[in-house]
Amino acid sequence: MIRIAIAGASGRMGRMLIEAVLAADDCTLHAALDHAGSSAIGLDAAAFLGRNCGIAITGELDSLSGADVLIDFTRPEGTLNHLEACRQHKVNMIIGTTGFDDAGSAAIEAASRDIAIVHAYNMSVGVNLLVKLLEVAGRALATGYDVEVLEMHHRMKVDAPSGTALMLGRAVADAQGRDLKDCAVYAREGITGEREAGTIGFATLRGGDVIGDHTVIFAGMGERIEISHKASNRTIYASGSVRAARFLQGRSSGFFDMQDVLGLR
Ligand SMILES: NC(=O)C1=CN([C@@H]2O[C@H](COP(=O)(O)OP(=O)(O)OC[C@H]3O[C@@H](n4cnc5c(N)ncnc54)[C@H](OP(=O)(O)O)[C@@H]3O)[C@@H](O)[C@H]2O)C=CC1
Ligand SMILES: O=C(O)C1=N[C@H](C(=O)O)C[C@H](O)C1
Repeated sequence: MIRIAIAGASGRMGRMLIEAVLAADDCTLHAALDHAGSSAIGLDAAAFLGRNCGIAITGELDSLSGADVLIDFTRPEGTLNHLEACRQHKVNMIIGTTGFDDAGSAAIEAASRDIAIVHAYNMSVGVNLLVKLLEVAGRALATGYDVEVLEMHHRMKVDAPSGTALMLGRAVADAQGRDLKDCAVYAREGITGEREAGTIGFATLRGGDVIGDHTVIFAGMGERIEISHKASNRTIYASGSVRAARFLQGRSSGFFDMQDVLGLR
């Protein structure tokens, strides 16, 4: 049995993860965490499903003790707190949280010397397949095609562009031997001048309950290629995370992403 702890237990993803872990024959819910000020503290972790599982949501990081892995979909500051606790308790981590700055990303990579970590901005099979397709498209369309990454998410999302949009943009940049930091354009307004060749543009839409739409456009003279993924249910992220938990079993250190978990590398 894989003993799984879940952070952000009362969040949109936290709930999906609790449901997925409770439904998996080879997993057991070891702990359900939320921040100490959360109104969910003390509630049974499965109460939202109309039943009890016997694990109460807690703000105590010591509840990680004895877990095999923590699945964390929270906020960067929460994840970085949990990272330290996981290091102390020798608990592996699956990190789905987005919006890290460079220092946060570096801290996660550094911690993977002491515990095994899967860090992925999108846990779905479909988006990770898109990354592979973009490696091919990015190479084939390296000259004469303008690259734009378009994403739309629900009105509650707090970071932009999405982690997935950045990952897709990076996949194209890498395939073309460029650094995304040098070629990304995140906003356009006013008299911008003509589009600079070789840049990768990002456009962010927010509204309603959209779970996650991403399109990478290669716009040439006379044709346009669009590669899209549209999520219609968050279960794709939860089942990918459970798959990642299975992948980490028996590993004690190392830094991985979903390409590793899905055997796409
Ligand atoms: N990698 C992937 O496949 C996916 C990644 N995500 C990412 O996962 C993250 C969470 O998304 P979502 O579930 O929609 O967000 P929610 O806001 O619904 O859930 C976040 C949870 O984390 C809690 N939280 C907030 N701040 C902290 C903190 N400092 N410490 C501990 N817990 C905290 C929230 O509590 P409270 O509500 O009280 O603030 C809530 O329970 C986002 O970064 C999102 O982009 C989402 C889907 C897929
Ligand atoms: O906040 C979300 O909802 C999502 N966040 C992730 C991201 O930023 O890419 C993954 C998915 O698109 C849903």
